[in-house]
Amino acid sequence: MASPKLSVNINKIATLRNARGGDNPNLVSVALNCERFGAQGITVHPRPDERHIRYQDVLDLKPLLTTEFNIEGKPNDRFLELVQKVQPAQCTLVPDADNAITSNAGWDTLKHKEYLKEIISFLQSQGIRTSIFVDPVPEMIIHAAETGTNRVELYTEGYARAYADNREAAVKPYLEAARLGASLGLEINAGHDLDLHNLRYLRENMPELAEVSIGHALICDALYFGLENTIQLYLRQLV
Ligand SMILES: CC(=O)[C@@H](O)[C@H](O)COP(=O)(O)O
Ligand SMILES: NCC(=O)COP(=O)(O)O
Repeated sequence: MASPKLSVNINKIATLRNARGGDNPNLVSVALNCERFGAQGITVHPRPDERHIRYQDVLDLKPLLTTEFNIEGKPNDRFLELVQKVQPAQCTLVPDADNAITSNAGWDTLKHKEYLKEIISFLQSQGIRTSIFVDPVPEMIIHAAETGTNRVELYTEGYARAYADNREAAVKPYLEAARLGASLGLEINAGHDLDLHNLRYLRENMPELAEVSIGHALICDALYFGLENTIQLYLRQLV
């Protein structure tokens, strides 16, 4: 069984850069170093207000990355134009609420099924693999499969939050969702608040897991361990 891939989300590097309005740290250099240190993908989540990743960053990164580029975001017209131009390996559709501090829910794949179907078919016609961000709820997985998406990304904040109290109970709905998704032909990604404490248990119990995207905790850990060591530490959780 192949190990799940690690896609490093570099939003927080852009947040740090933007804090001073200059170019330190340089986002492209950090992304290339993440690849050099073993990351198998780079994730960015340009938000409409460009508070961290800017649209120009996405354009700058594309010709230089050698691993899988994953662009996440709310599929408004501007976002879809960018994705079409950049042609990433994967586009993850996220139902970002306005003014939310970060992504805080998966799609209602029943309510938005026709909308998602249309976008997914457009992206796939461009040769872009699609993933949609979902809560680990069986009904949402079933309707996600009906959109024609290649993958779902399980929104793992709930798992991460409940892990310390009772990890078996915390992971259960995610394992059921992954099993159900795989039985319906979906590939399974996971992300949000994954870290060095909770990642290995998820990986060990979810054989369907194809990829994790990790940003916030990984960049925080890099302050203490350095970026290269940190990426190696995360990769070791995924073996
Ligand atoms: C889609 C998702 O899970 C998010 O975790 C995300 O990409 C992080 O976004 P921020 O860095 O803006 O919090
Ligand atoms: N898709 C999740 C992601 O890219 C990173 O989430 P987080 O690790 O920053 O919570």
